Amino acid sequence: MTETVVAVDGPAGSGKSSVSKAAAKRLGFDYLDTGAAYRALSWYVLDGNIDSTDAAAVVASLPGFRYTIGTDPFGYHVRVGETDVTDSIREPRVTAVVSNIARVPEVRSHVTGIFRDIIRDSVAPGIVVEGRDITTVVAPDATARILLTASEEARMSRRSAELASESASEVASALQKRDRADSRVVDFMTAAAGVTTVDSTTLNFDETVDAVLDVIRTSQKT
Ligand SMILES: Nc1ncnc2c1ncn2[C@@H]1O[C@H](COP(=O)(O)OP(=O)(O)OP(=O)(O)O)[C@@H](O)[C@H]1O
Ligand SMILES: Nc1ccn([C@@H]2O[C@H](COP(=O)(O)O)[C@@H](O)[C@H]2O)c(=O)n1
Repeated sequence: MTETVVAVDGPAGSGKSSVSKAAAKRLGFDYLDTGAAYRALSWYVLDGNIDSTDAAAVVASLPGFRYTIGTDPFGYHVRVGETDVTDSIREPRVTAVVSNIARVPEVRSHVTGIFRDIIRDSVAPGIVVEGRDITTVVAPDATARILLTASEEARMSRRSAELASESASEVASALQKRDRADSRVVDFMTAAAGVTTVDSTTLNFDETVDAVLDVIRTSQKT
């Protein structure tokens, strides 16, 4: 069992994955992207021509879902069975249905079990785990618990800089729609008791990583 668990939650585009991965690299920790599991299951459901809004059909697909993810922040990869889905799970067609998958309670408890196994089996000195319900459900006893936020405007403009092929308005509306749907299931907009908020609206990327590292180091001392 790893010594230090760092839990990071936040809305879409707040920088959870990029900042958590950078922090893990700086600390020599593992890194676990939990959204990748919901995305990989979405990819699997689409691949099997299953209706993502049919919760019973999605639950019935779970036994065949063979999921693996790399936790080395320098060697990130995601697989379903033998298929490498690292890039395909980021496609807009997957992003468009992932909230349908994530709202199914049986799906959430299935993937939460996978996340807890990965955290337990990590042999690195620590692991940074990011998602929407890490501070509250997956690892509420984590050493450091962080809510990473940024204004909606900042998140939209960062995401749209990333997705140059899509229009800014398409990016903005997809992000808002996903946050609205996801926040009906989990509250990742307000910090739970004991969770430290890092607001990156006016911070650049390196300053945000430093702010997260400060919270981790302070938590390790207490
Ligand atoms: N403080 C910052 N300043 C500028 N850009 C940033 C900052 N933090 C993150 N970014 C950039 O914002 C974009 C979105 O970040 P990232 O993909 O890590 O967000 P996320 O919270 O994981 O999103 P999602 O939940 O949608 O996967 C990336 O291009 C990242 O490099
Ligand atoms: N702990 C989590 C993590 C993710 N989700 C759902 O997965 C979607 C994709 O997450 P990304 O971080 O990769 O964007 C997200 O929109 C949620 O629907 C979740 O429910 N809980």
